[in-house]
Amino acid sequence: MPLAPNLMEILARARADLRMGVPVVLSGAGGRGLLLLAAETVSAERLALVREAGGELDLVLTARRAATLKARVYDGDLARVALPGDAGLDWVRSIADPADDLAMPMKGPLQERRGGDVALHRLAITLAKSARLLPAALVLELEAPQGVALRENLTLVDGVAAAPSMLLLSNLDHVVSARVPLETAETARLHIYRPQDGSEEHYAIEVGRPDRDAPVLARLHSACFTGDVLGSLKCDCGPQLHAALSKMGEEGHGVLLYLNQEGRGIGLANKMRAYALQDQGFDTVQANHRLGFEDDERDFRLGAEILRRMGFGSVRLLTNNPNKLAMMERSGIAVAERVPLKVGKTAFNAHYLATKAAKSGHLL
Ligand SMILES: Nc1nc2c(ncn2[C@@H]2O[C@H](COP(=O)(O)OP(=O)(O)OP(=O)(O)O)[C@@H](O)[C@H]2O)c(=O)[nH]1
Ligand SMILES: [Zn+2]
Repeated sequence: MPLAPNLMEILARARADLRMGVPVVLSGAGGRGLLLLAAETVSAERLALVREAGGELDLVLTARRAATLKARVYDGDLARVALPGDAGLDWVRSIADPADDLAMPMKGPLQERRGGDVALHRLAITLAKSARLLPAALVLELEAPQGVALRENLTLVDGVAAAPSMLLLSNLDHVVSARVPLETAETARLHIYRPQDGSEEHYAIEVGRPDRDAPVLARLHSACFTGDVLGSLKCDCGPQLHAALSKMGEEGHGVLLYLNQEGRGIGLANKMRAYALQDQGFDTVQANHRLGFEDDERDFRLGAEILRRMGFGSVRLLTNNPNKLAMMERSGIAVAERVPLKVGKTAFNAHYLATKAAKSGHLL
């Protein structure tokens, strides 16, 4: 019986290691590899140890972050910057994290690396993003990755096999369901879905017992701790959540998916970094880019998959976001109707909503 972890489980370990600041080894084509550390969590001690090992030590950034730093991009969506000989943790953090960009506008000169195969570098960034860390990775070229992983007891990822598997949606297990009568919908039941890749669980709130053969009133709601729980006025999430449940309560049927994709998929810590940048005058899209992220890092296939698992094939989707409609259709869930959800506009979020309309195509 094969008890050893499979590739997906090794990737989950790698994400946990990166979050703790533990290095991970990626093996690549031709027997070469990379030692990988997340720029956000690496400690001064580990950075010093990696330096002592000698060899080419680079900081891998996304092209988005490179644009702000005015670093040259030779690898499409990635840039590689060589660590200067005297660079310590402060240098790494200030290149990776835009918090002090305005106070320190000239972070250079940067020496960009070019040439060679960057498949493992790309995997490094994907791993940092999926660990909900800043998308910046410290990498050291290794000639014998297997040996290093064994000697140092580090997680070894087969980078060649892992890269395509990172594009797949993890299988979901249905864990449990129970009745949770809500103020707005007394017949609600909560279903828990757990991805097999060790990432966060997602929830489905089913109101009534919707007909599986008719389009269901549905909402794909991405988690917003600040809006949903704290009642933040910076966005419209809390009022949208409650309005959607109310409408389902009134109609007697519906399904709300509560997807743990906080901050449009960048995680709460990065969302708060984006908020700090918004306090410096950047809008919601610019803030994501300065951090090195795309405007929206969510995987909406997840919502379609949960709906399918619940037996639904078509929806009346409560949303103002045309990307959600397109993604539902692409993932095989028919959108019979878009039901607008315009609630919760405040003096604090008017600019945010206007930016989403102007830059992300949201329907006003
Ligand atoms: N990165 C980032 N995320 C934000 C910001 N403000 C809100 N969010 C997140 O944006 C997401 C909003 O989710 P939704 O309301 O489901 O989606 P939407 O794209 O606005 O579309 P609809 O509400 O369906 O029209 C949540 O995950 C919030 O945490 C921000 O300034 N930056
Ligand atoms: Zn919100």
